[in-house]
Amino acid sequence: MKKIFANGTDEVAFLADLKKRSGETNKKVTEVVTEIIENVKNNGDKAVKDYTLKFDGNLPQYYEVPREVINDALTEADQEFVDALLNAQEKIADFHQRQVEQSFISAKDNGVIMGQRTRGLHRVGLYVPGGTAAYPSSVLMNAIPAKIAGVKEIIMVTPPLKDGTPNKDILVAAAICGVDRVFLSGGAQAIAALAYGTEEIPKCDKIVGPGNIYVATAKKLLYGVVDIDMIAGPSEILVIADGTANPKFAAADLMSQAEHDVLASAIMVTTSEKLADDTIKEIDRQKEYLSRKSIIEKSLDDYGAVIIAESREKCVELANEIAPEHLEVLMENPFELLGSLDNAGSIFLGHYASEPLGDYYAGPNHVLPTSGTARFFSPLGVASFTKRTAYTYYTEDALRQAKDDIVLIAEREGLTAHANAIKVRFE
Ligand SMILES: NC(=O)c1ccc[n+]([C@@H]2O[C@H](COP(=O)([O-])OP(=O)(O)OC[C@H]3O[C@@H](n4cnc5c(N)ncnc54)[C@H](O)[C@@H]3O)[C@@H](O)[C@H]2O)c1
Ligand SMILES: N[C@H](CO)Cc1c[nH]c[nH+]1
Ligand SMILES: [Zn+2]
Repeated sequence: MKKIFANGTDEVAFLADLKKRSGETNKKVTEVVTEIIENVKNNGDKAVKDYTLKFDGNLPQYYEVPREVINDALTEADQEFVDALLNAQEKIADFHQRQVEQSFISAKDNGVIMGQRTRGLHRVGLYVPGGTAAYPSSVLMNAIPAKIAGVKEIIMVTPPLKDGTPNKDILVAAAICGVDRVFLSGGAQAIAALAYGTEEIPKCDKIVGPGNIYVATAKKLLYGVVDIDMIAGPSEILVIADGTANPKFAAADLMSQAEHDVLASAIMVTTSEKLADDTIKEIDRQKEYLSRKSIIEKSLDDYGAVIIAESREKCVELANEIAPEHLEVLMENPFELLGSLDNAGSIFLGHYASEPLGDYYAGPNHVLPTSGTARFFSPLGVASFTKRTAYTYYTEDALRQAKDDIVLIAEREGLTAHANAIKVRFE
């Protein structure tokens, strides 16, 4: 973990390295994924199954997981885990319920009626990564807003485990959230199947969920055939802190995101050099008993830093420049700063809003923009699963009043057929 003083060459070099972290799409991967997409488009389920055998090393126990296997996973799961997920579901649903956008209708005295209708997408594909990154919490964070938005059907795809079986914890989360169908298929082939549809896997309107470089590249290449959520990169946390912060808390929170990935980034900007030194000591002490110590060490070495800043204003300036996925404010009177924090996926205020609270439980979504894209992207939410359609009704009298303006603008644009469509109604 580097210690850096703000406003010097070290700060500039560190921020430049951070910007390079997410990297560009790899050319070789693009070629491989393009071929997989073409093959799935032309050969459907056969191609998907062949790739599963090739890349996952086993034919899955089921292609589509039968409904009773999903239900059994829930009934056989230990009750404490199920209860914890149900408690989280309640809080996540309560928060997302507030995001529901109302349709509206506007009726004028002259008989004109206009409106905007908001509806859920018909069918959504949810990618759940395999391996150690198969998080039941991410199933909740994707499926709950989709359900609230009114999505009619959620199709989940996920790679089988090494022995060909489904991940039981993922099935438990799927059952709790009302996921409709689950297919044991991963990688670019699963994304292509959701985008184009096969005989067995239904074509979806949108694909959401994180994945490795093959999954992310397939989503990028298929955008347009299908809508996608975002390309969520490696996790990030920025802690801004003053002398009131507890170094034990700061160290623990930084490592909570560093453990996700060797490419994760964990940064603290603080007005207190003592806090900086104590936090570095705490990291060294606490990491010894954490299971993913080597991942934490690598990500902190490559993309971790403690930056000492001269003022709260400089902390805010750096936070807005970095635009992190997660921003913790471990400072006195954190609400005083909220208004000036423009760029962050999700903000955690005060000494007890630890980032993992948001990953699992508080209510806001944990699928968030990364790599500085919080400058213009928003968290996943109900709006990610809806579309809007406007409608218009005019009476003859109302159109007569509007006629001259419309005809004038249309003719100025040289579009006489447009003008004609209005004029013929009054000839
Ligand atoms: N940002 C987030 O919120 C978040 C959350 C969870 C996971 N993740 C990310 O998801 C990723 C999970 O990766 P994973 O690999 O464990 O699971 P994954 O499900 O994303 O990928 C596994 C699939 O990759 C395909 N694949 C593997 N090797 C291949 C090859 N040589 N050629 C073509 N296809 C190949 C296979 O089809 C396999 O099923 C990680 O990068 C992790 O950081 C991000
Ligand atoms: N922090 C991750 C997103 O950056 C989400 C997650 C899932 N489980 C634990 N954490
Ligand atoms: Zn996390």
